[in-house]
Amino acid sequence: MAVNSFREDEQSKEVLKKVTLLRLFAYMKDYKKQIVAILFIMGIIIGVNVVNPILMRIAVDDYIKENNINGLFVIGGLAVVINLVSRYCMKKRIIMMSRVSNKILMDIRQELYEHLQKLSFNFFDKRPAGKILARVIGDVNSLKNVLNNSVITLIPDFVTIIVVLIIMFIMNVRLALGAMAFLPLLVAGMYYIQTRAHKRWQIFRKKNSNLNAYTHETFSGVRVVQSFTAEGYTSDTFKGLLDEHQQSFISAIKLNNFFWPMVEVSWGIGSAIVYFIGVRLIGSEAITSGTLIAFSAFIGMFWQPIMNLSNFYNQLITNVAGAERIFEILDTEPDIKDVNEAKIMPTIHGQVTFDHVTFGYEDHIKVLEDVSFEIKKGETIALVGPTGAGKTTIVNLLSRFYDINEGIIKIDGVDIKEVTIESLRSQMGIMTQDTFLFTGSIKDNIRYGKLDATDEEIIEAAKSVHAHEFIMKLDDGYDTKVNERGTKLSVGQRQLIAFARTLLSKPKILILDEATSSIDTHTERLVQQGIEALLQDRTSFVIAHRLSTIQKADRIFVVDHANILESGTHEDLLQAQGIYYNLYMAQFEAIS
Ligand SMILES: Nc1ncnc2c1ncn2[C@@H]1O[C@H](COP(=O)(O)OP(=O)(O)OP(=O)(O)O)[C@@H](O)[C@H]1O
Repeated sequence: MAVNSFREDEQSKEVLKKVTLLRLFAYMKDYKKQIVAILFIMGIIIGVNVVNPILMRIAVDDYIKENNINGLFVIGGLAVVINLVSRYCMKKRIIMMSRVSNKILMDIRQELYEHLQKLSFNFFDKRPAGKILARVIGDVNSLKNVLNNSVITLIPDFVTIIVVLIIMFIMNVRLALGAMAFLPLLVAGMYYIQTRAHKRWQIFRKKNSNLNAYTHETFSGVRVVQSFTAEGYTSDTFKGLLDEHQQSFISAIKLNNFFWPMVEVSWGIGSAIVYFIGVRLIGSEAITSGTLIAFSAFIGMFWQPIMNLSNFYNQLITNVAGAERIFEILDTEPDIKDVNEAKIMPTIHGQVTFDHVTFGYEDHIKVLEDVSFEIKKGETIALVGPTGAGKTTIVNLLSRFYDINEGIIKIDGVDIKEVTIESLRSQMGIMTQDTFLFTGSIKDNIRYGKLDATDEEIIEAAKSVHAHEFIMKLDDGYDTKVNERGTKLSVGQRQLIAFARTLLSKPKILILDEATSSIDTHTERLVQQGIEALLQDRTSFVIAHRLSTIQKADRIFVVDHANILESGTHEDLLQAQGIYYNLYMAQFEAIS
């Protein structure tokens, strides 16, 4: 599968909306108590709403007619008290529900984050980080209103409609039927709109994702953008994506705008019918003016929840696409996962075997083909070869970041597929060219190698790789704050910190992928001593283009044409006068 860039919309699977919504609402199960409390409060609010028109009818028919001022005061006082209670409940309800829905969003976001962390490189290779960010942040946020209103609107409004309907039918059947005459038409209209609106909101979320991906990409690479003065180009691309985003929004919102008029028209016609019939009935049948006044209040109480429900339905349609995108990720199984009954990898000694290994990132392109080698415990192996030959791939396979297509990889005679990924990777130390530092202090960054390391252990590790000296020269020493990716430090300094981090993790197998490429010759000499200490007593793979750095390796593998074409010590390979010899001579000549 090709990489899904900011230019392409993501593919989405068709899932039944009902299934998505049930799955979303299932998150409420953990908050049953709070939801019952909210529903209880809602019950009080509904009760007060229903009692209000009845009090009004009593006031009109019994007290105003009879000129009973005392009675009027009592009923007025009662109305004030219950309405104050209702107001208080409304406030409480909003706070309680916001708390619940925020907690649910946190649960979903946490689950999504943890799941994403388990997904394999393969998943991330095919998606820009910005699109993942869009799901974890934007799509989860889009569920806030749906969750909030599900409890506040869905159940209470349904209850209100039923209670009001019963009261209306008890009061007068004909008036009740008149009030709801247009309801079936409204339901049909909404169903028609939602089928179209859902598609459009799906497109909107994808466009939103593209915009996120591009923003993230260009700001991650802002140095490149500015050094090539490509700001105009990126702004134009951004504008293009923004236009698509906006158009998709307008196209979707247009349909939403049909909802309100439809409800309002039905409400209006329903009320007109009630007044039309009601006024006639006052003359011919025994309908009191109090009943008609109460009825007109009940019409409002009948249509308001319908309005709320339509609004909620509208929100569902608008945001269900967000939920679909979240569940799609949660349903993505990691390509690389533990087999059933995977064992814990015993403490690694360091013997590594590649036995007829074949692998390709894409099915049709083999990056390694039938590769076999055996490495003894404690050996240092250097991998050299042209760019794109497959050196990094070999070490990626050893850490099981990808699964091989054919063959078997063993460590100490154990097939790495048979052991848990955690127990395997926790014993490997991987240092790449792209040293990633996190926002925080230098100390925090080194501690990443061993989360419970003491300050002394951190300093010791830094000293071993000769990072201590430069760290102490910084204003705050080990507490110096580095920003994202460590941009406040030089590339070489970042690498020294990463060395300390790796050393602290005491890996059983060490992988240095072009790790010394950015260190100047002076620092390299210092680091070389640190590395030698690091390499001692552990099997190590060193990938380096600078051949001067790997001459001391126990064996050098020359990787090219999907296989290992030469292997031996530096001296052996020079004597053989093959590929390595040519590579070495070319570099040697270039230097001299
Ligand atoms: N994630 C990936 N998805 C698809 N193809 C990939 C991926 N990573 C690497 N490749 C391809 O696999 C081949 C081997 O890549 P690899 O990174 O192992 O080479 P390398 O020898 O380490 O190169 P370099 O010296 O430039 O780091 C290359 O052709 C590369 O384009």
